[in-house]
Amino acid sequence: MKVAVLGASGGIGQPLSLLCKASPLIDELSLYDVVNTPGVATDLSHISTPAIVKGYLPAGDGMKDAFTGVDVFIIPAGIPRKPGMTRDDLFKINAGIVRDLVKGVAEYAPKAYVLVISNPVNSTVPIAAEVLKGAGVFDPKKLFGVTTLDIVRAETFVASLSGEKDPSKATIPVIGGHSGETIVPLFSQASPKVDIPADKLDALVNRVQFGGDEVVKAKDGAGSATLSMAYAGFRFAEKIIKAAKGEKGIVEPTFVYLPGVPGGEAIQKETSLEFFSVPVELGTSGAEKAINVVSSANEYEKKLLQAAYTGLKGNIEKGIEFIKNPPTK
Ligand SMILES: NC(=O)C1=CN([C@@H]2O[C@H](COP(=O)(O)OP(=O)(O)OC[C@H]3O[C@@H](n4cnc5c(N)ncnc54)[C@H](O)[C@@H]3O)[C@@H](O)[C@H]2O)C=CC1
Ligand SMILES: O=C([O-])CC(=O)C(=O)O
Repeated sequence: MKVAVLGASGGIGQPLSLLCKASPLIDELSLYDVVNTPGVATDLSHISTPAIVKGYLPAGDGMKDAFTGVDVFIIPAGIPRKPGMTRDDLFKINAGIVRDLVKGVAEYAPKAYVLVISNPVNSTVPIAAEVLKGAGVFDPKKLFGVTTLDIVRAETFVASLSGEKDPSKATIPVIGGHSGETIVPLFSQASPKVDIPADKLDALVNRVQFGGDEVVKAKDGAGSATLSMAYAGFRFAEKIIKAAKGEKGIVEPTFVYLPGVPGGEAIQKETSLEFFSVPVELGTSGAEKAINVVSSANEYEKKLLQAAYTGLKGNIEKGIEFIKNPPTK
């Protein structure tokens, strides 16, 4: 199992690479960034775990060497927010970064899984899909927008209300997209059941939807969530890898191309969206089944979903348009 982290020298990239290096599921780790990967790779390579670590920069055949033979790409490359910015404000720079990296994936490792962390996820995943389609190598079962941090936050914030000592015991579907109102936690479908007092529900939903802002504000100009994101990104990648190796029964919400995932068409009909995050059953070929939790949302959640659909529609179109009608300069 060869994993590549693209943007490996960054705030997310470094701790994510550390978690990958510590994982017994990974044999080789390829670290790619425009800066500092020789140092990060050398540092990690001294850790006494089996994974072999190599660092690459773009110069010469850097991308080719870094990408060839990779099974799973995890992509946190791109700029993070500063206070006052929305995730959509990152589009101008990150859209081109993701496009160019995924072009490399299409050329050097077209059968690999692609896990997109770079924001705005609602647009960068459609960008990745269009690039892969254009290259004739798009497998929708292998392209994922990583929304795991929203789930991790929901687990944590619910536990702080319920008093549960181990937040990760809860399974809470968080669906839709990955920014503000497009993030929709379905607390009515939590397992085990959670009882949220009516007067606390709005604030809880808002905290999950805007948890990213909480970190951006606290970091005060020094970036956005990195450590919790590295945890979440690794947790998702680990599930993809375990499923690829044959483990059964793994289900995790993730942002996928609905028409290309079994079960996705019914959700597309209901949401009128091509891309959406829903719980997905993972298997040896990737996303094997999209689970329709939309139709069983309660009235309160249905209202949240309507707002999410509106926001997502524009974000998705913007991403697709960026590849179909590229900006002239
Ligand atoms: N999906 C999610 O839930 C979350 C997504 N993010 C997003 O992740 C991205 C990265 O965040 P941070 O690690 O905090 O940023 P950072 O600035 O610390 O790191 C980004 C890294 O990407 C590298 N990079 C830039 N262009 C590149 C290219 N063309 N090829 C390879 N590497 C390149 C930079 O050199 C840098 O090392 C941001 O867009 C951020 O908004 C952050 C938190 C959560
Ligand atoms: O808020 C941000 O910009 C980073 C992010 O996506 C998150 O923390 O959920």
